[in-house]
Amino acid sequence: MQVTTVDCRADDAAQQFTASLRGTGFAILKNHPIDSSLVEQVYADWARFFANPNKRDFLFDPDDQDGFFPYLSENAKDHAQKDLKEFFHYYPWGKCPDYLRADTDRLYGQLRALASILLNWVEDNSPEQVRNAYSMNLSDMINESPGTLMRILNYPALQGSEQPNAIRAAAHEDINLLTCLVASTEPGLQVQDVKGNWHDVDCDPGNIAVNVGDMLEMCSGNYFPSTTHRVVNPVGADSKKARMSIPLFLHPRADVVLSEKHTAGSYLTERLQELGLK
Ligand SMILES: O=C(O)CCC(=O)C(=O)O
Ligand SMILES: [Fe+2]
Repeated sequence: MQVTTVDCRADDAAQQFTASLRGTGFAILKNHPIDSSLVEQVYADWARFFANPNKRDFLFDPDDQDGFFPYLSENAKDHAQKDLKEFFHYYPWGKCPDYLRADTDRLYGQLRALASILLNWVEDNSPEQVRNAYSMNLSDMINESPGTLMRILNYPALQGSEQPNAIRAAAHEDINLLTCLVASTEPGLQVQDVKGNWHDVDCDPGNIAVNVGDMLEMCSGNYFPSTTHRVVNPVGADSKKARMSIPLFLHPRADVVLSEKHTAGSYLTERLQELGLK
């Protein structure tokens, strides 16, 4: 299973990108417009946040879902063990420590702008029948959507006392339309193929991994697969290293129709209940 690395400056970047999503649910972007020094700054800023016990002052709001989710608070659907991670959900309208807001918001803005371009690429390269079934332009689905969130993830160094079978992020699919994931500081991300085999997603520092979520799978009538992925635990000397990553989850407005059965709002509520987050 080959996830394509797409050069955003290539003439056929949109076609290559969409073909990789269709084939694997993933694509990697290089030469993208996200400012790499800003990414480094945001990682450094948030490493300070996670190292500070005051992080608990920003505990997440169960209704609005903004804020800090402590270590061992989320389990993947049908997985008993909690993931070995802590994270912060940043929404422009939500809570955020003052000293982090400016840089975090800039990165959110850059990823959000890239996301619109990518959704247009997907739209333009969807077969006519698939495109006609979208209830509106894909990039319009997320316009002024309060639900699009940036998750700053920290997977602490392993202590050796973790529960057996507990992993950094158990196998799951993303709920949203598309995810733009700023390359992690460490390896570990894997994607599953249709035969059940796992493959490393090689995303060099500085690149952006993009993956299809369940909402795009649903509104494309399964044309784009929302592939199962996970983050495995490091071994040997690497187990002493923490790992950070920053996905932007693109969520349509709640009233956007995804299928005959679901709007984005009704689907999200169902999924958050399964995750134990609501
Ligand atoms: O940390 C990563 O590389 C992936 C995280 C992820 O899949 C998620 O938070 O949904
Ligand atoms: Fe994910």
